[in-house]
Amino acid sequence: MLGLFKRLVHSKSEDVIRCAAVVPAAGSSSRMKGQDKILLPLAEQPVLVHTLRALDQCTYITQIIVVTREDLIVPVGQLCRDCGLSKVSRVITGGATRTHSVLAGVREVDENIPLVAIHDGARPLVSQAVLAAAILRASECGAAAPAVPVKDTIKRSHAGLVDATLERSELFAIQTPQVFERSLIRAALAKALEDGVTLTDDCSAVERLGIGVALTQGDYCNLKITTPEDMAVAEALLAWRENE
Ligand SMILES: Nc1ccn([C@@H]2O[C@H](COP(=O)(O)OP(=O)(O)OP(=O)(O)O)[C@@H](O)[C@H]2O)c(=O)n1
Ligand SMILES: C[C@](O)(CO)[C@H](O)COP(=O)(O)O
Repeated sequence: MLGLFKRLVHSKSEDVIRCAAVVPAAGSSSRMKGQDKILLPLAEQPVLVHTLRALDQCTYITQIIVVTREDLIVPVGQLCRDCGLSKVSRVITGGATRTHSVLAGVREVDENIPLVAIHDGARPLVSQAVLAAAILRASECGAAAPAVPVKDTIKRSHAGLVDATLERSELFAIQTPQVFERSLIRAALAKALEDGVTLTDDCSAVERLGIGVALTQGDYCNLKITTPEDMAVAEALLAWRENE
């Protein structure tokens, strides 16, 4: 009986979670050797379509803002309509850095949505489990992101020489979606830009304010397409996942 009550209470609180997704996809793909990775075909669909489908299917996500380059606003908007991605409410122009692009997206989120999940357009293999875990944890504590333990031994180097071997058990590779209370991430990103700080993810903007970010279960399949060989890895992972 108590178990049933707990399940009812739990599902009720999960029912009322409302989260927007901001998808930065305005990069220049410079490490991809001249190919626009966001539009490269993966199992015959553009990378970005895989990403947006996963977000569209997440029950907690009620609105999706896509941030893209100026020259891609029209084709990306058309792609979203053609693919029936009904939660995409805006396709907007990004900025000079990922942080500028993300903040532009966060500013477009409806004011009545309390949570924002920031997810790279270039991470097409995100699972529903990874999305849900980060969103649910952020709804409890305000800031959460998926991570996986690093598999390699990580060295720090200066001038081509090793100067330290880091303690691997303390190291994690952080992924997206990175999920935050909307007002928190908006203020944190604005402050980082105001301070002229360069960030490689959104958690860093919150960390530098002294606010804790919870880690949730990530997935080694949730890779970010960065260099050309990542496309072959993503194709293989998709095929492997379908046979699982
Ligand atoms: N000014 C920028 C830079 C990056 N991104 C997006 O942020 C995500 C992660 O960035 P990254 O993988 O570094 O993409 P690029 O900047 O395109 O790649 P590169 O650094 O190789 O040029 C990508 O979906 C990318 O499109 C963005 O929206 N706006
Ligand atoms: C946000 C991110 O995907 C987390 O792993 C990553 O830091 C983006 O880095 P990049 O320098 O834009 O590739």
